[in-house]
Amino acid sequence: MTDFTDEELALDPHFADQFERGFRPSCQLYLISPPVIDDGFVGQLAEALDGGRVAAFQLRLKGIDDDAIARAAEPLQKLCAEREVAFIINDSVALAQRLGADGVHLGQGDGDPREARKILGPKVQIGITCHDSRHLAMEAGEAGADYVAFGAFYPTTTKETHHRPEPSILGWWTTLFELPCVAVGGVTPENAPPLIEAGADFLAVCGAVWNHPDGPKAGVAAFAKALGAG
Ligand SMILES: Cc1ncc(COP(=O)(O)OP(=O)(O)O)c(N)n1
Ligand SMILES: Cc1ncsc1CCOP(=O)(O)O
Ligand SMILES: [Mg+2]
Repeated sequence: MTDFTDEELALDPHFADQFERGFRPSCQLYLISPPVIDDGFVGQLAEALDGGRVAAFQLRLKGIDDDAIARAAEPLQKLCAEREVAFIINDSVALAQRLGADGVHLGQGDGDPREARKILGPKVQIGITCHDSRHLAMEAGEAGADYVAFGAFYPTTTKETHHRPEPSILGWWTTLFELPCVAVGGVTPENAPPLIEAGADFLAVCGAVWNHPDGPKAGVAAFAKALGAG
């Protein structure tokens, strides 16, 4: 038995900590920023968060340096803190440390998760890209990751991708390991059911929310419905 109610667990900003308490919540939304944003983006993020529960927000900006990302991050991190959304920095352990982010997402070329843990300490969530590889996922788990990310499950224009796992990798992972798994890549409310049914703990989504024809609030609301919370 856990000492926490489902509601308390859903509001935990250290979103993957929920699993260490022996409780596997139902699949949740993990929002990824567009690769380029402008000053108005904080308003769009606020709108998106009004659409339904978002467990985590990853700031994934490409083509600008850490100082520029840090400037962009300030209002976004504040908003995430106010709305109990875990704030994750992509790519850079140094930037995650500098900002006091809740987590960092590292690709296979973004640094050693063991080094990241030494620098960031036990409370910061470390997520690792594992493409379509069971081997990489087990390595990430052994290295102390807080979640593993598989993808791209579907075609995407957000990022050039070279791996296309089957949803069954999610079922394999969740059957064997408590560590949460994230499904990423071209995920939409329409194509999400096989990922949810296979056992994804989080759906990481960019384009389907930010490019939703009725705006990001409608995008998040559509995922809330697909996740059974709408
Ligand atoms: C949740 C999540 N999964 C995968 C990625 C991809 O990370 P990476 O392979 O380092 O590629 P870039 O995102 O840095 O282009 C991610 N960012 N988030
Ligand atoms: C960051 C990332 N990693 C693998 S695919 C991908 C892109 C996710 O964005 P979208 O949801 O628009 O496909
Ligand atoms: Mg990366």
